[in-house]
Amino acid sequence: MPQETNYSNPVFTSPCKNIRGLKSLVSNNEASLYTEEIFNDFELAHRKAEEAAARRYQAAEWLRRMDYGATETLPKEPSEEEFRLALRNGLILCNVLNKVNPGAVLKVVENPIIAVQATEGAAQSAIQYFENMRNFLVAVKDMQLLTFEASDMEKGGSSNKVVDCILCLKGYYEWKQAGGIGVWRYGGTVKITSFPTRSSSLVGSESADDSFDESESSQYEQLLEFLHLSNEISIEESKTANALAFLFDRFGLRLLQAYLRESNGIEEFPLNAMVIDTLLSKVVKDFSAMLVSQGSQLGLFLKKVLKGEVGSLSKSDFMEAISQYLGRKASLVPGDFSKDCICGGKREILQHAISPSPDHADQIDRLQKQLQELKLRYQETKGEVRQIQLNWEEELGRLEHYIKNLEVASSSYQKVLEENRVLYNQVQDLKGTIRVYCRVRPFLPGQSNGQSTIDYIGENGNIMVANPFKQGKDARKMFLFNKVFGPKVSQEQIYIDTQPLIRSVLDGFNVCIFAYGQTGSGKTYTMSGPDLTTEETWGVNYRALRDLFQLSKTKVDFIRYEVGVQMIEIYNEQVRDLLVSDGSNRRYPFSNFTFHEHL
Ligand SMILES: Nc1ncnc2c1ncn2[C@@H]1O[C@H](COP(=O)(O)OP(=O)(O)OP(=O)(O)O)[C@@H](O)[C@H]1O
Repeated sequence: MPQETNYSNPVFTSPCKNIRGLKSLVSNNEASLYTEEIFNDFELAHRKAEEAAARRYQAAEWLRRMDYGATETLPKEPSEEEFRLALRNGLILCNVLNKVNPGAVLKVVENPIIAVQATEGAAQSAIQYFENMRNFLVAVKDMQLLTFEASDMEKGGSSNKVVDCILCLKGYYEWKQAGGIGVWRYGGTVKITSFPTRSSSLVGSESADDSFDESESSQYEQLLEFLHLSNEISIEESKTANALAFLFDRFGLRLLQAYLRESNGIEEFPLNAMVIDTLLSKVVKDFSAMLVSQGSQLGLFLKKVLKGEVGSLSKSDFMEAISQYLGRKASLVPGDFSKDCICGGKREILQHAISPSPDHADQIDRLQKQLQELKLRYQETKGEVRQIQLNWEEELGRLEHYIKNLEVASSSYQKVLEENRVLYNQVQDLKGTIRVYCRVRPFLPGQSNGQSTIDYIGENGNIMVANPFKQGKDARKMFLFNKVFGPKVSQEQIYIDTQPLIRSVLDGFNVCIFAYGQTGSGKTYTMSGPDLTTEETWGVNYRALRDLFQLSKTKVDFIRYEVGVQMIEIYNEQVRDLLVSDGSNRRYPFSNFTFHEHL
């Protein structure tokens, strides 16, 4: 290549196909960074073009296989233009689509005349052209596959989109052929079938490329080889994942089928979410166990191979052994397993004709054993499911019975509660609507030497008071109360007689408790108590309020109580509000202090 070539825009001025030539040219000429960048872009564009061509060939090959008519109009390795021209009348696409999905395009125009350059009769041919193409695109869209625009078929349109659509259709078709089980997907690794290895064009230029660096070349080739290999591995991985998914689905569904078939005879045997969940979790467990056992078998096999019968093996021997093993395995796998869907990928069905060997027989034995184990596990699973079912039914029966009892109990409970309430208030009424109690205050500290005038306190409310200043029958007087409390009676004992009235308050009865007596006789002590910080010494007021709130809390679900409190003093026939805080002791209206549940 001449030194004075203008490199300002080598990509556009010379669409060179020879990468090495261009690379060498650039390096010989002390290329600037800019030139290097252009080179990289060119290389990328070249790679992409090759990939696109490979995919196009793949699409064309499939169309030719699917539609006999396509072999005449569509070349095996078409250029972009040839590809577009062959497909633009939509006939091949419609025919293929109808094979993939019968009846997808109801009306196919058989002889559409596409006037590529013509102007005459253009209207008629345009209608036919649009009819096939439109029908195809609508049907593909309905199937929710990748699609393209009609304009992509025109010059300047994106044939990549058309290729994508065809490969997607191919993937869908292969998936369908494989039984339509498992997840179908488009977009798996696309294999680059034609890779820039030592092609004839490259070889041809080598002689002219004297300055080409051999080590760089081998690195470059190694890189390509590596990419090629990684691509192969991706495809294998994708295939394996699909095969595994397919195997799992098949395993699970077969088990389910068998289960349903077996349970056909049993009357009212339910098919519900629980049964499916239980069965699937069992399938997952069994499948995992199978994989683990398969893994350990493979591990044993590889270790055995590695040791070898005659000492250690070389790497290549080891690889050879792996290939042989895979070949044997592939022959054991049923045909439809290898039909896993990798849309756009290359399907390689390994079909080595292998004569039966002892290893073969071992494999078959092992598979049969696994089959037996599976059958056994299936029976176990079936039994477990049935048992769970019975347990549940029993549990449900018990629950139903329990709920019915509860219903009955709750309806009679309300009735009893109401009766109880009425009776309770009747008892309170019978005890007397006005009850008078007498409490005898003990001597205060310092009064201990004093002589008590209380002579006798009876059980039934009698109290005898002695008057030392009088003689005869006037010396003693007997008084009768509902009850008399002696000087040693505690605050709690005093309250016990008052407590039932609090419940009546909550049932809507009016209750009034008040203390009466001369100064220092113990009214405040009885009603409030001497020390508010100790519950034990609380008087009637505090105890009554505590009970009021506790009782109202127990009924909070159906009644909401609001409690109001007033504190008044009647002294010298004057009524004073004790809750006013400004010290005015105003008479009316009184402050009404409302307590809420936080009290
Ligand atoms: N049951 C009792 N046990 C021990 N001490 C009591 C008892 N009753 C009253 N006291 C004491 O007697 C004194 C006077 O009682 P309290 O203040 O309750 O009388 P009061 O009737 O409220 O008087 P006033 O009418 O002047 O307010 C207080 O020191 C009180 O602690």
